Amino acid sequence: MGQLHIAKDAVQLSADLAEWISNYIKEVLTKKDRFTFVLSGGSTPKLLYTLLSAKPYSESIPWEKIHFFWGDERAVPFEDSRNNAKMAYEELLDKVGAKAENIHVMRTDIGPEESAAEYEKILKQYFDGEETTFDFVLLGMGDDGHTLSLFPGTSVIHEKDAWVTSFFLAAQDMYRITLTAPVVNHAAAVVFLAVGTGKSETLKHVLEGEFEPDTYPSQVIKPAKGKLLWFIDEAAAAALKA
Ligand SMILES: O=C1O[C@H](COP(=O)(O)O)[C@@H](O)[C@H](O)[C@H]1O
Repeated sequence: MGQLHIAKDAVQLSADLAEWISNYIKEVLTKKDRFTFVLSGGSTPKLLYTLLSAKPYSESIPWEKIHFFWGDERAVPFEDSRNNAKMAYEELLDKVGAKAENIHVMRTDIGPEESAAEYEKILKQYFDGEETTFDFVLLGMGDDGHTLSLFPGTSVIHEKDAWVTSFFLAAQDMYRITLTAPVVNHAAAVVFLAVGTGKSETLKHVLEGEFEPDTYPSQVIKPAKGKLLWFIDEAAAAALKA
């Protein structure tokens, strides 16, 4: 289930996570020269990105050593407001002057299958046989229990080999490109950030219910050796056992 961190609201929670990330980056960078950070999309992380891009973190985090990746992407043009990378550029990357060569977007200017294959190749070269993949993966959880682009009822939930894949999400009439459980579950740290009453019942099932990944895909995220933390606000935590 992982470790729970509950804050009174989204503002306090985002502040707590920004501080946690800052400390964690510093700790990891005492042992190596680069830090790999997987960004999530959706609406929830915007405030976190805004906080990280402002003082004190804009100055205290060594942004030139951070290498950015994405957990998933909506296969729409970069200029489209639904594009996950666009949001991260606007809220974080442009503001902290992240180095272009350290930013690895899931491309949407080519076909989704080609993009997924290209991303997998980049990751395999990047981690070159290392047992641990990313230093840090930030995940969201949709009200329906999806994480990354692992949506309820989709076969990608059960992917065992590919690190990155694409598929057509009929419910949203769009292709998705997504990391899969095999690569995320080899990260050193995975943090879910979830807020709001809309997620409370789903969160209860994900954390306290039976293992039903087809209904609650977030349950397949179980780091083999890394840490798993859930940063949630009181509204999202409302249905959990006391
Ligand atoms: O579609 C997506 O949704 C999830 C959850 O988003 P939120 O708006 O409920 O925070 C997000 O984690 C994912 O990256 C995104 O593609």
